[in-house]
Amino acid sequence: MNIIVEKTPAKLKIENLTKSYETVNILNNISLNVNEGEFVCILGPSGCGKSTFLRLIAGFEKPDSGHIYFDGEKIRGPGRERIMVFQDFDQLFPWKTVLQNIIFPMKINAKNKKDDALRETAMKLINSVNLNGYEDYFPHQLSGGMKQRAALARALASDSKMLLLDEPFGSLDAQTKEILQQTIYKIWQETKITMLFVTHDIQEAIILSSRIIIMDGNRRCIKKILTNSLDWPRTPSCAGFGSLWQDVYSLIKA
Ligand SMILES: Nc1ncnc2c1ncn2[C@@H]1O[C@H](COP(=O)(O)OP(=O)(O)OP(=O)(O)O)[C@@H](O)[C@H]1O
Repeated sequence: MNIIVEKTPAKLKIENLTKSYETVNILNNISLNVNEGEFVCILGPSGCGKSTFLRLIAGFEKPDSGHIYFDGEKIRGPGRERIMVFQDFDQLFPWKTVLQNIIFPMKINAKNKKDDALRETAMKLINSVNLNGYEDYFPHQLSGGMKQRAALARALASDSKMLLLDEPFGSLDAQTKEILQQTIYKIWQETKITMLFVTHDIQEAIILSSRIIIMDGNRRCIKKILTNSLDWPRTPSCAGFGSLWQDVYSLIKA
């Protein structure tokens, strides 16, 4: 059993979480606390259950046993305080422009707000993901990186308290990925929103995270949690980067 005890009340509290599909055990007795404002990256071999873990926290699926609490409340289904962002470039509404995609969740959340106020907030979000000038474009007119920027802005428009990011930059080329990493880092710095970020990329995890969770593909549980206290902003040439990379790599491969 993996129990991580934190000193402050946890934003997200996971107790003895177990999940199987039919007879196959996917996640086994996982316990974890995530504090408000943390940037937690999850790494592990393919098929070890990282996406399943996020889907359970998002409330898209139910655990077989164990509990998940968010702000002290038991998670019983999806909620706007926990929004998921996917790798898939086609997560935006194709019939809506960037601006309309971003305003959509805001309209659901703030029914009484005037259109001008919604537009102003949406334009600020568009600015924060560097999509200025593309607000009237439809998703098919955007590059993959731009679509992911719009998806991030839409997630933030939901007024979410935690973003659940499932390899959001996994399909991007190296250069675009680096720019998007800077964007999400900036967003995190400005909003201090709690981030749970699944990735296969050790470098990405080290650049972004305050903690790194390594999943165990055989035992289906958390193998190790590493605190990442490298100075910000991080680049691969930073002091300590190489040795942390090696630690993470060895844990994934072991
Ligand atoms: N709806 C489902 N029904 C049955 N099995 C499923 C379902 N969803 C996932 N699985 C299985 O659960 C296991 C874990 O899948 P999951 O997508 O959570 O892993 P992952 O660590 O995110 O993988 P990857 O890194 O390749 O994206 C896999 O063996 C997968 O086949």
